[in-house]
Amino acid sequence: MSHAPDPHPDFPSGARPGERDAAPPPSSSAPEPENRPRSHGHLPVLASAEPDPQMAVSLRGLTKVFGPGTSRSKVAVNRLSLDVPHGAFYGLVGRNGAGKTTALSMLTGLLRPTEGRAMVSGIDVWGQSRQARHAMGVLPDGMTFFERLSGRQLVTYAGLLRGMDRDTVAQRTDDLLRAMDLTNDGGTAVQDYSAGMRKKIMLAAAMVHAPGLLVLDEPFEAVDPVSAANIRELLQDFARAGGTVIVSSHVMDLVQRMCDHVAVVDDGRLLAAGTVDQVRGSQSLEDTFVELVGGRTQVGEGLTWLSPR
Ligand SMILES: Nc1ncnc2c1ncn2[C@@H]1O[C@H](COP(=O)(O)OP(=O)(O)OP(=O)(O)O)[C@@H](O)[C@H]1O
Repeated sequence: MSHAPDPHPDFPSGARPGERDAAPPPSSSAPEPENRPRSHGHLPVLASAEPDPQMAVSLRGLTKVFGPGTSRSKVAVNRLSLDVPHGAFYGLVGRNGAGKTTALSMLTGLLRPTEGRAMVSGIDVWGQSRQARHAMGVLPDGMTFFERLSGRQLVTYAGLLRGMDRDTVAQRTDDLLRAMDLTNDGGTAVQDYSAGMRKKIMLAAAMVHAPGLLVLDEPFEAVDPVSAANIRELLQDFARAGGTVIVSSHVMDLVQRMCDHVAVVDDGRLLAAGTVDQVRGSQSLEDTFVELVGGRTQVGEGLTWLSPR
């Protein structure tokens, strides 16, 4: 077992005033809840305290405090440091509220970190945000934009906004609609799409400019099994061709089968990271996950009133 060194305490340039003044997140010596082991999972040793420009993604000390200085202050992500190599298919797993969406939002430039740095292929996400945005395709959690556009228009505009020429955009839009099984719904307004269809059209919009990095928050949520298998294959081909994929998911079995790397977060902290085999050892990823995060409750004993009489 190895542990990550202390992350670099840098602030990103231009951090919001007030956030700098926030009470620091609990130190690693703060007491942990009893049922949670202090990260005994596999943690890689990071080569440097600074983000590594050779990596597809390099995070150092990424931290988000919501409501700093208030009684409702919440450390959603706590000094997260992680390297994602080029060509990796990286799963990010954690319980509800573990900090996955917050971490991915900081990595993709949607949410400004309180502390820490994020780099994508050597580009500082917060220092060079325009270049960083161009380098990645992002599927944010639960967000849809431009709902009045049809699915085809949404993907087309996503391509045109990235500066692509019309013919290439038209060809790729056709290909993506087919891959997502949305060809027949291409003319329907996104506001009339089901949850799974929205997810797929947003995924298509994230991929149309063929970025080197895809950051996908819960890409399979509400997606039917046939479409999920198609998307999985498409993402695996993308990673095999040298692209990098980061997906968050709650489905351990899927992550174990689909991803080659995995990071486990809980309460904003990184508990384990590495190849799926390193992290899970000789047991399933699901068993490893439950062991790492703890917290199983005796539901039956707590809800005796639920028993049918
Ligand atoms: N805008 C916000 N203001 C205050 N607290 C927030 C905000 N967004 C998230 N949080 C809190 O930060 C923590 C992490 O939330 P986050 O959405 O990142 O978790 P998650 O791992 O993505 O969860 P899930 O799997 O349920 O989607 C949670 O405790 C959440 O309540």
